[in-house]
Amino acid sequence: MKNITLLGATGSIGLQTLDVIEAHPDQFRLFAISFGENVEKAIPIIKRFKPEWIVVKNNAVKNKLTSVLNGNYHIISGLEALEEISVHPKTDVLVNAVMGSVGLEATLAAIEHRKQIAIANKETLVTAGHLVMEKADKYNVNLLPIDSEHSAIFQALNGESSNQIKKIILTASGGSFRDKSRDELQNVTVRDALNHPNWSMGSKITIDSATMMNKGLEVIEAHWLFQVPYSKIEVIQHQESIIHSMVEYIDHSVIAQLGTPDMRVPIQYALTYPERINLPKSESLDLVSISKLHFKEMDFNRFPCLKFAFDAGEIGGTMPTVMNAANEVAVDLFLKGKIKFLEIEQIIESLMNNHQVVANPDLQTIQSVDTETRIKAAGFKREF
Ligand SMILES: NC(=O)C1=CN([C@@H]2O[C@H](COP(=O)(O)OP(=O)(O)OC[C@H]3O[C@@H](n4cnc5c(N)ncnc54)[C@H](OP(=O)(O)O)[C@@H]3O)[C@@H](O)[C@H]2O)C=CC1
Ligand SMILES: CC(=O)[C@@H](O)[C@H](O)COP(=O)(O)O
Ligand SMILES: [Mn+2]
Repeated sequence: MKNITLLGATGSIGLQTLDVIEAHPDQFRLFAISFGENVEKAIPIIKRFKPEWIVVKNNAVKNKLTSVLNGNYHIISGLEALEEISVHPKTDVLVNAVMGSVGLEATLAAIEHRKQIAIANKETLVTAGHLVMEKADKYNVNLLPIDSEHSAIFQALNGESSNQIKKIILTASGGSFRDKSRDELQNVTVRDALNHPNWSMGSKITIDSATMMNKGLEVIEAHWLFQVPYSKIEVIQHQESIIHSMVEYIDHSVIAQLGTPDMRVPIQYALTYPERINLPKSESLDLVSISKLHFKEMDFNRFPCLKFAFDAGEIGGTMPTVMNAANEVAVDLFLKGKIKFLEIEQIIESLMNNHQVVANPDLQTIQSVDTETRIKAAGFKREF
């Protein structure tokens, strides 16, 4: 029986992780959860799974939760509390499914405590991939990817050494606006942007898919997880999201992982690896009824955020931190209706262009660059 600590339980990955846990009561027990502010969504989860520990974003949420919850729960709040449950002696597996780089410190702490880590939270690897991987190496911890593309690559690699890889091929659906020209993007709405063609996900990642920043973040995530140079990472558009990604080897053999777009598959694999077990209520892939799969070259002029990410990754140092923090704030401003869709990329580009890179930054430098960038991005209207 594995005790699971689930960060981001009220989110899209969080809820699907709970489905997997519930499907296998003989294998998994929910030991602890965290969530941000959504008490209404958290209550039924807590009543159903009865986790011993609950971490929330701040004291106000803690007070609200305590006032409506009966039972013997440890309720704590804040970033340090996230670390506390992540390294708790009873935590066997940490599932990091929070949104944003807020997951970084908890991940680092869990690595130091040699926890098994299933990671969905790509922003952590983008903002400080070198620190996470250095620590994972030092403590001999395997980070098991949940992100569908990275789970696909992980499966396609099957332990092969990186000098046999010719390239990693990440597939991109194209997001909600894949058939629109840049001109047609001028006045798109939040509602339209949130309408992803293939996946039902949290709002931040859905906007990232529409700007193609999601694929940019995934390029950096792949670089760190699989220790592959950016020159060996390619992105192609594949509108059906059936091939989740591929690896081409030096002998030109290409190994791909396919399946219906269902995140419970990579979530469960990260929890049961190296075993595979039955996944109730998921569907077999029916290639005959799909009949055709489509592929297209990516266009950096149409999707500049993808280019920003390759540039940020190659430049390294604090540049990916700036790109990620600027993006997190810009997407939030867009979701709140304060900026237009195309202003997301303007904010990111402007902050990257004006950043003085610090090479090989330590955690403190990353945290201060992250904070400064967020402040600048939030003042977009005034500053630019
Ligand atoms: N959704 C998907 O299919 C996929 C997601 N991912 C990645 O997984 C991560 C989670 O994505 P997704 O589940 O879609 O996101 P959601 O927005 O659906 O959920 C995010 C979760 O994080 C919590 N949270 C947000 N901000 C904070 C904070 N400041 N402090 C503590 N908790 C916080 C939320 O709590 P609350 O809402 O209660 O405030 C919620 O539980 C992201 O990094 C995403 O890129 C990767 C592949 C696929
Ligand atoms: C499910 C998942 O892993 C998402 O990251 C998904 O890949 C988003 O799709 P696109 O970014 O390709 O639109
Ligand atoms: Mn993905």
